[in-house]
Amino acid sequence: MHLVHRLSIGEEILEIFGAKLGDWLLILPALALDSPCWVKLVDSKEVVALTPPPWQRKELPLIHLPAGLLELLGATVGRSEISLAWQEGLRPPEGRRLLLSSVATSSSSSSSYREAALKSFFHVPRTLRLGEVFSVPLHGLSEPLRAIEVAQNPMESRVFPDFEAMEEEEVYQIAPHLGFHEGSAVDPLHGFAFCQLFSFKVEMVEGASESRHGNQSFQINQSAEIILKGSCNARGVPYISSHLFCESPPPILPSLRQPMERLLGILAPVVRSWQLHGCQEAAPSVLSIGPRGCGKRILWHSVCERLGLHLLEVNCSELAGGAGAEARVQELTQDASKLSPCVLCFRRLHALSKAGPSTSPAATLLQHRRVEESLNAALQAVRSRSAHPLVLLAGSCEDLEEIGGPLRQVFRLEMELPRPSEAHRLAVISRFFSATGRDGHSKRHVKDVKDVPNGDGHEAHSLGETMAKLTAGLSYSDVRSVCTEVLMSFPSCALELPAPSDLQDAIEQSVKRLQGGSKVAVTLASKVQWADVGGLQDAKDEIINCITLPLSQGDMFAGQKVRSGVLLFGPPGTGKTLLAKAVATECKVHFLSVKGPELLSMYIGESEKNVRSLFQNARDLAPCVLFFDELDSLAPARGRGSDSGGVMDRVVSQLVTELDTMPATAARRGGVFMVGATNRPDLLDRSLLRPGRLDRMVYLGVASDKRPLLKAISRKFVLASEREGLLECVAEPWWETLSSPKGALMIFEEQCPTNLTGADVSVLCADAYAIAQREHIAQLHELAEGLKVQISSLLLFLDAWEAKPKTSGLVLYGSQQCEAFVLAHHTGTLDRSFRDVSAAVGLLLSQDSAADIAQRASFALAERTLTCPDRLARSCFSMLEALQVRVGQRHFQEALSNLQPSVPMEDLHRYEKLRGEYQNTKA
Ligand SMILES: Nc1ncnc2c1ncn2[C@@H]1O[C@H](COP(=O)(O)OP(=O)(O)OP(=O)(O)O)[C@@H](O)[C@H]1O
Repeated sequence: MHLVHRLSIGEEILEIFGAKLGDWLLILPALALDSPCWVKLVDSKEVVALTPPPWQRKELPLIHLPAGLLELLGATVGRSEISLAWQEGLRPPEGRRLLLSSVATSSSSSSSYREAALKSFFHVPRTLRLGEVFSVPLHGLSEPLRAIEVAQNPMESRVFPDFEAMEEEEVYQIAPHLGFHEGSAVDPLHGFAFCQLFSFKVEMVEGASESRHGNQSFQINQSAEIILKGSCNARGVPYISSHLFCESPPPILPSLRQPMERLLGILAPVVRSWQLHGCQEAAPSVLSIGPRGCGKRILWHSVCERLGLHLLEVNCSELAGGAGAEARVQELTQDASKLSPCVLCFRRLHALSKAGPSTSPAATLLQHRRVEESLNAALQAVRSRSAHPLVLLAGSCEDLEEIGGPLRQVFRLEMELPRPSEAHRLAVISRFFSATGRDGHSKRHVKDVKDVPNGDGHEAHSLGETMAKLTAGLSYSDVRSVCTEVLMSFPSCALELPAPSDLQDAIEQSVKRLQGGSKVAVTLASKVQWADVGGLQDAKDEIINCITLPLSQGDMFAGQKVRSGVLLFGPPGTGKTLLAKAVATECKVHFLSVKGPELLSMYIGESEKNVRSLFQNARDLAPCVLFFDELDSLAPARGRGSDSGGVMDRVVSQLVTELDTMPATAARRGGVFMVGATNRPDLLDRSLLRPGRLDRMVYLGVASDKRPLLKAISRKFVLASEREGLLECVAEPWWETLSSPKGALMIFEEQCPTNLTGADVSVLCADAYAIAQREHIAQLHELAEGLKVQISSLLLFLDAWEAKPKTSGLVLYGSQQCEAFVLAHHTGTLDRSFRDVSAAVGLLLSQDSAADIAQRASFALAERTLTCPDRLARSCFSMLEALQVRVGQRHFQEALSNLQPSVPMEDLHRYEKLRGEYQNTKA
């Protein structure tokens, strides 16, 4: 049975009464003996005990009352004491017709929503009293409850009226804890429900029969006729989310624990002193600052629930731009005082600064000042009232810089909320999975997910851990989006997890999409390895000394001042970006990359803000490498006055300030290392290169020995030597095997211009590959023609083979292609020569039906797999390798003949001069 008022009551209270299911309780305010209320206990097992306020831990048991009931009792949260008594056999009469009026709310919502909420509310029997105001959330469960204290031993301390004499009393029923209905608005990540609340007033009830206890309270069943007519001016029931669902407050989000405890520590004494003495002296107003979705709103909800305060929220986007903002502020303050004790929370304060594109800074400032004045005046007026209502002011914004000085002054305390750390994200991801009924999911193992950076050098083991790592730098709301998207992408993952690489792709895609608006490209896991960087050994050593060692051997560097920055300089295309990415991979840390000009903005103050938020991101992602490409465009020498407003000078100053805060941060949070790259160190502001900032200057130049470059860039090619016009696979690249004084390499090197940079060599290799590929395609056409099959079928076959895992013979046996090969082998058609491979492919492609092949292959397999599966599989692999693109010396030679070095010799000399001037590391 579900009834309108649900009551959450501590077990110790039940023990006092010895109450059992079906019993009725009498609630009696200590100071108003004339208006007691009846409540019925439905299921004591479902009862949730709430955490008492900090000052009364272990003192008084708590009872949660419906707000409507509280109103009827004339009790106040935290101030009133009530008594309880019980007796069996009482029951409210049944109401046949109900006339309701809707309570006017500030939000304009469609009447169809209102009716929908009402309908779902009366889906189950409810008990209502004439004149009562009750509230229904849009997702329709019950109305808010509030916490009030109960005397420790109510039976002893109070005198109860005679039950039989109480004919006129209101009857309330305690319904069980309903749990979350389908359609419940409770967020699986943080456990809060932010939904719209509609209030109604009971204007008239017509009963089926006259009540033994008077005719004021009725049970309304589904069969009752409910009429909603007009609106009234009654006060709505305040909204407190967990009360709404008769829950104990959800566990606080992990990164909010500290801020919440701090807030409780500050506010609890104020509330307590107001309760004891009825006045508030220095009620602190608190501004919480943090990125979108980091839990600012939840923080205030949690604090209010724990202190038993109402929360009146105002979204400043609704105030912004309107002419009547000041009047609205006063109105809201009045409303808050009626809800006393109440927190009046102005959310998204920064919206007040964005009143409109045409608003000048002066006009915005003026508006801020007016809002500040009216807010202060309204609060003052409330506090000086004789009733001494308690109204605490709160605010939240994303960036302090965005709210003007006057508004900032309204708040006495500023509290920054951090982004969730990896451990925090893991905790909420696990909670999300269990709240969405996929308990085991976050713990499922995803062993093969690679390249997930991790400061401690270990790899992620479970889906939850993998997600926590890949969502680095995201706020809670973004983490929830990623979780939801992952679940939606793999609806079947309740049964089995998708392939690790698919999963990683899905997570990365989702993260990228969320970061779409950000100026900073966060490469969460850089894939470039040391092996991809050819040569540059000195630069690598230097970076290992400066960055890699302190990061990987953090303990040994504890307490020491570590270098925070390295500047890489040199001609374009010499591998500066590549090297920075390799550092991130090798250290298994995050990699934030930004090109200087991306941070610049035409709007005043925006560029400096971008720099600040970039460093904030870096600190949140620590340990990480923060890479500035084209640093000269972001930090040119100051004082040149090249831009009208001196924007660049301010950006440089901001950059210097942030750099100065880095060593301390590095020591505390595990390291943010800055790597800058520029072609023109001479254009940079000298202050950046001062000791303690980007003080290691590493020159990346053009090496005369191109072999390491060739080796690194063509690492993934199938290199071949040429014999009798045919390309043969070789274990070593051709330039290694033929490096005798008069060998091919010498000739090749002689032909290579000395000023080829890494990027040029990369183009050379790509061209050589393209030439080899053209040849290869011509060969395939020839092959297809000989086999009398479509080239598209042949390419499809090769693609399918490429896509199969090549490591396990057994896995390959499962694929149709392999079966066909086994069949070919079995029938003696498969051999090591290219011609026989053609025959095998021909055999496969000329078959009429794949099913036929599979069937015949399975017979073959039945005989063969038992004897030598691996050898057989290996022979299939080597045959197919003959159909890969092979790159030989002549391809390189042809590519070289068409190549123009990107850096002319004279420029190179200029760079060499700069090197002499700036490099402060060994040559
Ligand atoms: N030492 C190297 N080893 C391997 N590849 C290299 C090397 N140097 C450059 N390359 C190739 O050249 C490309 C461009 O290099 P990169 O972007 O790192 O140069 P850069 O010095 O940052 O250039 P810019 O100054 O123009 O930004 C790389 O993607 C890589 O393919």
